[in-house]
Amino acid sequence: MEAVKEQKNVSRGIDIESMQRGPRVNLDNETLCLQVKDFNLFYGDKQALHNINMQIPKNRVTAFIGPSGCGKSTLLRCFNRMNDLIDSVRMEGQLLLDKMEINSPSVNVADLRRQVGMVFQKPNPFPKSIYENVAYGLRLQGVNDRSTLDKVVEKSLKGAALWDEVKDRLHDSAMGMSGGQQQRLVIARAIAIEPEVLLLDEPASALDPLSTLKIEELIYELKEKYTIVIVTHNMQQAARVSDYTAFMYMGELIEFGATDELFTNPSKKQTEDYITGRYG
Ligand SMILES: Nc1ncnc2c1ncn2[C@@H]1O[C@H](COP(=O)(O)OP(=O)(O)OP(=O)(O)O)[C@@H](O)[C@H]1O
Repeated sequence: MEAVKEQKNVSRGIDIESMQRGPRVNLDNETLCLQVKDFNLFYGDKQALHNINMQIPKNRVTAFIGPSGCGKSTLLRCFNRMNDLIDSVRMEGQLLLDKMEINSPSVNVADLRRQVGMVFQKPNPFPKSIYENVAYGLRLQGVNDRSTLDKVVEKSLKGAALWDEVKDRLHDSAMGMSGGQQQRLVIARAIAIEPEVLLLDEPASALDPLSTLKIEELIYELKEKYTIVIVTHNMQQAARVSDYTAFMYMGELIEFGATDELFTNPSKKQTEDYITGRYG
């Protein structure tokens, strides 16, 4: 019976051999942070994510890659409910942060966003001083004690590899910083409130190569403390910074694997075509 099925698949052009070789992701030694189960997302009548199943390990960097419009940012935004801001959005399935159901009505969205911070493509510092940008989240939580704020500001700027460049001008406007410095400032602002997860949506795509390198080095260091999910168009960047990579295509998760394996020995032809530049 199995042999007959297999023959039918071969005759329909499905390359069983190629499906069987290549990376098999093994997360047995990882602690899971985010889980996506049978997940669908619709913008009005249009389905943007199709039956996604994915597990994202803690204290690792996971990259989402795939051609424009494949749903990378849509999926990323689900993890801190940024899509709640869009009226037409409807979701099915389950998203978990540790054991918490992210879309449960009982979840306080402000609390969720404290646990799951987000950094966007374009740096978005507030028109305030460097110091106040980093202190912002703590002040929102009612922390105004100067010595506490001083400590957190210093620690966060060090954590974002920015302290040495700005320690003598903490009270200058953040708007006078370079784009690369602004992006590291935004990361410092995000880590000041000690989130569990950092979502990075093409964080370096608006930056010059040197600033990009600094952000990549920073991502590598930050994973000691945070679970990082990064959307990137840049495959070299995904290969350099991530431990795991998810390749998406037309709203589907085509392949999820350890980054070095996925890039050297993809199990799906679509992944291979994409990473070798045949489309996208
Ligand atoms: N607010 C929205 N309303 C309606 N459709 C949307 C909305 N945002 C995204 N989409 C659609 O959902 C699909 C996935 O978009 P998404 O931005 O998630 O893709 P992406 O892979 O991140 O693309 P890119 O790499 O270009 O940023 C696309 O077809 C897009 O047009």
